[in-house]
Amino acid sequence: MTAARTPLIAGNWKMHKTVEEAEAFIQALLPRVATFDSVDVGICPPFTSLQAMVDSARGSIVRVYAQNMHYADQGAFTGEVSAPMLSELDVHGVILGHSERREYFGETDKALALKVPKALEAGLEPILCVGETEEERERGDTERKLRHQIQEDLAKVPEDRLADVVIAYEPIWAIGTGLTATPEQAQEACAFVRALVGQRSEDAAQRVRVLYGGSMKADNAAELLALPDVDGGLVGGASLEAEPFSTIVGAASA
Ligand SMILES: O=C(CO)COP(=O)(O)O
Repeated sequence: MTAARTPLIAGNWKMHKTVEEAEAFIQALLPRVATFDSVDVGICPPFTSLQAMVDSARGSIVRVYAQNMHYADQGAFTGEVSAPMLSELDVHGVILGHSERREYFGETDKALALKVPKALEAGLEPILCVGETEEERERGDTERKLRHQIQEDLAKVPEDRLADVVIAYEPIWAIGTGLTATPEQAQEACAFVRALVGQRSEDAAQRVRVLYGGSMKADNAAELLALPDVDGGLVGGASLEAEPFSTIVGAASA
């Protein structure tokens, strides 16, 4: 990893933790990560715990991200939350296009093309998720899928903002399965994602952070985080407990 890119370890809690459980987690996490340097730490709680986590993390290195948002500022969209609503809470960023949202909630590339620039405009750091299914990998379609998602989802992001997007490469077959991409697979895909950004802007390609996600754990993180084109991790299961999560943060720290 190039020194210019600060690694980011973000924990995607998905639909886990009540406010009380979230509080217990952050109180356990803060002392464990207080001494780490040169690493950005993110937690991505459900909407209900965002405010509490922003308040508890204030003044620490931990930043709070939402897991989704709508592309409109307001409107008749029952059940949705907008970018200005998240910024108002002092949320740092938002995960967009997670494969679970694409698969179970009909999240489309068309919607993401609106969401990513909207997040940036609202001062939020988007973590855009991309990745192939097992079937697509077996068919040799990994690069085609990544190209399609990156081109579509970032289409409306101006060149000078591209590097402000974090891109998480999450092979769907590795999410929650205990199957981790090999270092070669992770490096190859993350380098390819960076090269795709480079087709728009070489400068942005050098600066954009590309994360790996998919069964990243305390015992495999160091190897993945040492890869030249992997600038951090988007961690699911292993982010639900302070101990393994802080070990992963430590592996990314200088
Ligand atoms: O989906 C993920 C993070 O967004 C990865 O989840 P797991 O780490 O549980 O495989």
